[in-house]
Amino acid sequence: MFPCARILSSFQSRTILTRALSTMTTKKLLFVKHFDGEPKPSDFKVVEEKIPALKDGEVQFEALFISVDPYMRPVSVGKPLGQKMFGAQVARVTESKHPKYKKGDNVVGYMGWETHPICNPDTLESPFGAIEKPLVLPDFKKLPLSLALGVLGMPGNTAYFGLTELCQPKPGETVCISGAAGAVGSLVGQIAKNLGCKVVGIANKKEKLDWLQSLGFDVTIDYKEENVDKMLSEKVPQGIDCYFDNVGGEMSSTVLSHMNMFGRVAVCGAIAGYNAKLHH
Ligand SMILES: NC(=O)C1=CN([C@@H]2O[C@H](COP(=O)(O)OP(=O)(O)OC[C@H]3O[C@@H](n4cnc5c(N)ncnc54)[C@H](OP(=O)(O)O)[C@@H]3O)[C@@H](O)[C@H]2O)C=CC1
Ligand SMILES: CCCCCC(=O)/C=C/[C@@H]1[C@@H](C/C=C\CCCC(=O)O)[C@@H](O)C[C@H]1O
Repeated sequence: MFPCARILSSFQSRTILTRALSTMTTKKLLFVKHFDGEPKPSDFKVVEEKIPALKDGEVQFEALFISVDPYMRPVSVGKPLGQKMFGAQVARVTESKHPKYKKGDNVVGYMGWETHPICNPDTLESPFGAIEKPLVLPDFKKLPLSLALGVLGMPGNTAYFGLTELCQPKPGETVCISGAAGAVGSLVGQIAKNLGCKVVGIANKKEKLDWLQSLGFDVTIDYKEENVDKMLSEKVPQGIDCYFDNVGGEMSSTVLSHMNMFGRVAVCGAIAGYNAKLHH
């Protein structure tokens, strides 16, 4: 799909590691067809262009990690076709005519799916329409820079603040998480364990459930292989105090029927509905 990209297939990572073939050209992945159901390679087109000269105020980057996130699916509905696919990346500054960015800085920002993007940070728009300047990252020392798109970035902040501020879990309470093996859900579970909670994770496939257990999840449920309602009754008889909902739909109706009085729900996302087919 993106010849210079290597897709990291592990479910723990949703990043594409890009590698420059040439510093003279840049590769962009254009969004050319609105998704109908699951996104397909034919919804995108790769173009290679000569890198233009840098203007005053502009910065040139080399993409290191490009993020693929669930919000892209619903947000793409309103986007015009033929433009560069939007999204965040971790990138290194290769050239700069902007006083606040210097060669060698690492940043995280919404430069989209491109290997060598150029932008004016002061006018760079996020996919949601606001100006969001790329953030210069501190020295990560030996830690991987991809963490700026994970636990140290948007998914980590979502997990931490969604759980602690919206659910406000107390030690001993039971926290249930849907989409538990994803970037956000797996962090919510680990934070909840640190706060002294019992943690229930709902995900699909044994390898993911095993991984969640290795992270300390107390109960794991495979929603494709097991009856969630029955499993919650059997394995979580004390009921659920906090539900961190990443999935929505039928699964949420089931979990909600197991909530205790004065329970709290963080409606983080509704991924079960994102890949809906268009109504022709
Ligand atoms: N409110 C906010 O600010 C934010 C909200 N979000 C939302 O959080 C949710 C998770 O995001 P993130 O962790 O980054 O995503 P990931 O892509 O990392 O993980 C999503 C998980 O959802 C599960 N999933 C996918 N489709 C379905 C389905 N039809 N039914 C049930 N489970 C499904 C998959 O696991 P499995 O195969 O095991 O089912 C997958 O592990 C999304 O809904 C997203 O929109 C994310 C970031 C910020
Ligand atoms: C549109 C469905 C979003 C589902 C939840 C989600 O994944 C949120 C992610 C946010 C994202 C905001 C996403 C959409 C907002 C659209 C607003 C608009 O004006 O159209 C972004 O803020 C990063 C994630 O925290």
